[in-house]
Amino acid sequence: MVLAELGGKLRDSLRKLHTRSGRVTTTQLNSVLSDVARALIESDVSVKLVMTLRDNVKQKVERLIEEDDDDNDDDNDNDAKKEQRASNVSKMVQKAVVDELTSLLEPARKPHTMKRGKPNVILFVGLQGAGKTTTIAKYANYYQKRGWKTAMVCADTFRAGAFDQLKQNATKLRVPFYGSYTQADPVAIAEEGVDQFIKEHYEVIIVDTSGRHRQEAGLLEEMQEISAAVDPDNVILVMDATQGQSLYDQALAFSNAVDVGSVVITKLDGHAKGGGALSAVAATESPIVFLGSGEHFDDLEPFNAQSFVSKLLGLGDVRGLMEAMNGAGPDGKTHEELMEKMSKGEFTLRDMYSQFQRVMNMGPLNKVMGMVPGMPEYLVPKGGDDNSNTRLKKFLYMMDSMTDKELDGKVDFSDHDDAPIQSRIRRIAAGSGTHPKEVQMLLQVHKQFEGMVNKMGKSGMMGKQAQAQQQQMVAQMRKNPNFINQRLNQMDPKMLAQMGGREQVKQQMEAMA
Ligand SMILES: Nc1nc2c(ncn2[C@@H]2O[C@H](COP(=O)(O)OP(=O)(O)OP(=O)(O)O)[C@@H](O)[C@H]2O)c(=O)[nH]1
Repeated sequence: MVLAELGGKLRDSLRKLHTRSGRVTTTQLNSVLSDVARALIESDVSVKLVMTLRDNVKQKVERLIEEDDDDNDDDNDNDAKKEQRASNVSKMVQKAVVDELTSLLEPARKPHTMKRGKPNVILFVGLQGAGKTTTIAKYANYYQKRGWKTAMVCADTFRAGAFDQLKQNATKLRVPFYGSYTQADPVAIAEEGVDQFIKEHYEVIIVDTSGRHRQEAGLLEEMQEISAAVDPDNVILVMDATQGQSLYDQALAFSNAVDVGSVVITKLDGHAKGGGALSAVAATESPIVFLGSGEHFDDLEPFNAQSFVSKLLGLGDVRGLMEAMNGAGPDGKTHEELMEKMSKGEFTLRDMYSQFQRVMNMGPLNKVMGMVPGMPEYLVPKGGDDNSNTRLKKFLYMMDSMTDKELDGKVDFSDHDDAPIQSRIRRIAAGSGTHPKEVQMLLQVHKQFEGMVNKMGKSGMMGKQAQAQQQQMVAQMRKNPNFINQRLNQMDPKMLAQMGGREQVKQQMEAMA
């Protein structure tokens, strides 16, 4: 997603607010808001929406500035105070923009909640090529993995090959499907398929419909007929993010024809600027539920408005990163529990397994890196980093083939030449379909990690003490607005440069506070 550019432009215009007096005139504020509006339009947010957003932000900021001025009506402010006030104003504007964008993405209508043990009929609509069929496979995969009895119906009789595509995906996912090569009436197919799966007690019944190149009347009528026939619990509109400004009209046409309950935005992994997603929500007044970020079945991310806006503005997604890191690992251990163990210098193969799983659950490395604030776009690997993921997966397969004793550090693998150890390595390789040399590599990687954890544990860089220090720092940052600048002044400039420069480190610290 080409989003960071918008963040850069926004930050540049906010700098204009750093006036010498620390006070902001209406002209200055208007000029900044025009910049912000231009940047949003260039990022494909619809013009109408940007205008409303600009007015809302303006009203909010003017009110806040007034309150701030009432509190600080002393004209003889010293420079530090002026600097502080200017910085407050730019934070106010930034916060108002973030809040406005986030609330736009959180419409009053809540997403449909799936009901266990009942049929949930989900109708997918969208233009041809938006990514409907692919998204349906990802959606089925998502629910099936979470234990829902899932099935698919192909009511796309318009595009030759649509049924074959759905069938292929369904077979790969081992999801039952319904469709026909001979029946030309999509309404009849949809009705028959849904009826059959309801009788068979399926819980998530997904219906694929035809797309057209444009929102023609014929297509929209067909949607209405299918919708009337299957009476869906939710209609999901799939939209291609690369369509930019036209998404607003597209979304409006669909939501006028059928009761669109949720939106999925696809192809955000490519060159889409992302702003069109906001337009789609505004037009349908329905929430985005997932984002499509690639062509694989796993490339479907549950949507979170705050994280999306942070990324849209190039502020990074610290929240998403923290949530992903702090969630329980596959062994049920939380990040904190593991850190506590590591602070004692302990790190078994099972712990490494848990860490690798956690990284895998966070998605491919390029997505994880994309969450880091200020991470330059060129450093984020493009087009999926299949190599590193495949490597990690292989390591997991090897550890899956280990015994509890091996995983829990009760077997000493250090002597590779020892015959019983060699036999264990051969057994693990055979069990995981890998080569013994690869198992040795895994053991070597574990040794390195273990050594590192050991050193860090002894140095007190982990565990409760270090955590307490970090919490103290965050508390200071919140209490004293100058704390970050003071800290940065104390840091070695060379080290700052290595960490990406003062501005970048500052942003990261601000995001923590
Ligand atoms: N990069 C990327 N490609 C995607 C994504 N979702 C779908 N695609 C690709 O977009 C193309 C069109 O996807 P389909 O699923 O066939 O489109 P459709 O909306 O079902 O099209 P019709 O059935 O003709 O209406 C395919 O090449 C997909 O692989 C995504 O999130 N990222």
